[in-house]
Formats: sequence, structure tokens, C-alpha cells
Amino acid sequence: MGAQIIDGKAISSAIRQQIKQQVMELQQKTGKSPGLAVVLVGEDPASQIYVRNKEKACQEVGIYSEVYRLPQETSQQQLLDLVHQLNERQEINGILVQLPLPDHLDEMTVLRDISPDKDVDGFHAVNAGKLLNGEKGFVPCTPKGIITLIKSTNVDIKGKDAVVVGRSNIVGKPVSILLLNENATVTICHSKTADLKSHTQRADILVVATGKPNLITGDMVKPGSVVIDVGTTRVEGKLTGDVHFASAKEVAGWITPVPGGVGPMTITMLLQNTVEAAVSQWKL
Ligand SMILES: Nc1nc(=O)c2c([nH]1)NC[C@@H]1CN(c3ccc(C(=O)N[C@@H](CCC(=O)O)C(=O)O)cc3)C=[N+]21
Ligand SMILES: [Mg+2]
Repeated sequence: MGAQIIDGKAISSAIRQQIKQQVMELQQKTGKSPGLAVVLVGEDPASQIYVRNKEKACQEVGIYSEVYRLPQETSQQQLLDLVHQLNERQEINGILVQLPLPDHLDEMTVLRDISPDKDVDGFHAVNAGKLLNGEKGFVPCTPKGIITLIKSTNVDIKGKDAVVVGRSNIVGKPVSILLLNENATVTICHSKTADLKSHTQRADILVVATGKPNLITGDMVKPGSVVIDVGTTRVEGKLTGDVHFASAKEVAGWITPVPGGVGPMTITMLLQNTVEAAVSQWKL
């Protein structure tokens, strides 16, 4: 026995092919390519890998990209000045400021200064509010990718017990709202949850986004469930998820691997949001 693997890499490739096609059609129609600006402050090695992957993914599908690598000691005002410039630039449709920012910079202020129309991360308060209200806006990339992965299993989300472990603004909260919009019954667990296992054991759909390697073991998983592992922590040089894969795989019905699960989908959804941004800014 054992779970079916949800192949995030394969699903990503298929969607990226569609995006590439869409970008070609847009180029034929308008003579322009969608454009993404990525801003990275400091030298965090993991962030550097992610940013390089985003750059490569843009090239692959024909999205124009600019990457700004700013020194660790960049001031809040310098960063805001760059964001404001990018807001004004016609050829830039999407802006992403890689998180986490160095401690001396205020993330909330920076995110609020990105034009909501260019906020392809979906982190701006306006887009977060729209998600909460069920209005159209940019949906954060990782949560959007997670819903796509769950739907790829053909398990109907409606009426299911979904448990989200983690309550970050980037993953836990928005994915909970998306699952609620899909008519799941949603429980959000976190570091102060009294009896985590009692919740996860009841989950038909389990999404884990805590950054705590191997937090969820097989005994905490409901038989036949869909398990989505958002964690990517490097442990002794090896990329490790929040779910103990070997034990959980024996119990779950479907499970995402790390690497090759949620990670590639996050970048694919960023490409999708960038195309969406261009289409709406070009009033097509
Ligand atoms: N403004 C902003 N937007 C983000 O979307 C954002 C961010 N900041 N900060 C960091 C997190 C994390 N994140 C990942 C993206 C791709 C992989 C990814 O491609 N992972 C590969 C492995 C990559 C590797 O080898 O390290 C995989 O899981 O297969 C992982 C994590 C985006 N984030
Ligand atoms: Mg994201």
C-alpha cells in the first residue's frame, strides 16, 4: 500500500506549457511581454536560490524579468524608492519583494507601498482583504498552488474536514480562506494548539506550513487523506518537509513530496499571476 504521490513538478510543467503559449499569444497581439521585477535584499542563501529559480522560470515561459540584488545594509527609504519606481514603470507588470527582509527593514510598510495592481505575491493588505471578502484580486502563490495540487487528486474539497497547521500571512491564513471558499470545514492549528494530533487525525485534507521539519508523523495522519507539505527546511544539507514522509506515506491516500511538491507550484503560480497582471493592466 502507500499513498499516491502528487507530482508538483509534473503538474507545474504542464501549467508552464500553457503559460508559455498564453505569453506567445499576448506577444503576437500586443508586441509586448509580461514583465516581473524581483527584489532581493541581503545574502540569505535560500532566498538566492528561490530568486534564481524564479528568474529561470520567467525565461522558460517568455516573461521579461528584472532582478534587483540590493546589499544587506539597504535603507528602508532606498527600498521604498525602488518600489515606487517599479510601480511607475510600464514594462513591469508584477513586483515581488523577496521575504524575509533583513531585520532593520519593515516588511508591512514595504508591502503596502507596492501597487496592489502589481502585487503578484498577493501580500498587500488590499489583496488580502479582497481574498477575505471573496472579491477578485491576486491570490498568494503558495496557497493558490496548494489548491491546484489538491484538485489534481480529484478529491472533492466540498464538505471535507480540512486542517491547516500554521497561521502565517503568507500560507496558513490565505490557504485556510481558499479552502473555506471551496466549502471545506476548516480548522487552523498553530504552536499553541493544545492537542495537535487530535485535530490532524481527523483531517481529510491536511496542509502543513510550520517550518518545523518532520512535525507530522504517520500516526497523526488520517488513513486515505490528502497531505500537503509546505515545509522546505535544509537539515544537514537535505531539503526536509514538515511531514515525516516515510511514515505519512504509508497512511495517507495522496501526499506531496519535498522537494518536487509545493515549491515548484509556488513559482508556477507566480508566473500565472504575472500574466494576469499584464492582461489586466493592458485592459485585454
Ligand atoms: N515575496 C516572497 N514570495 C514568495 O513566494 C516567497 C518569499 N517571498 N520568500 C520565501 C518563500 C519560499 N518560496 C519558495 C519558492 C520555491 C521553492 C522551490 O522551488 N522549492 C523546490 C526546491 C528548491 C531548492 O532546491 O531549494 C522544491 O520544493 O522542489 C521553495 C520555496 C517562495 N517564497
Ligand atoms: Mg508566494
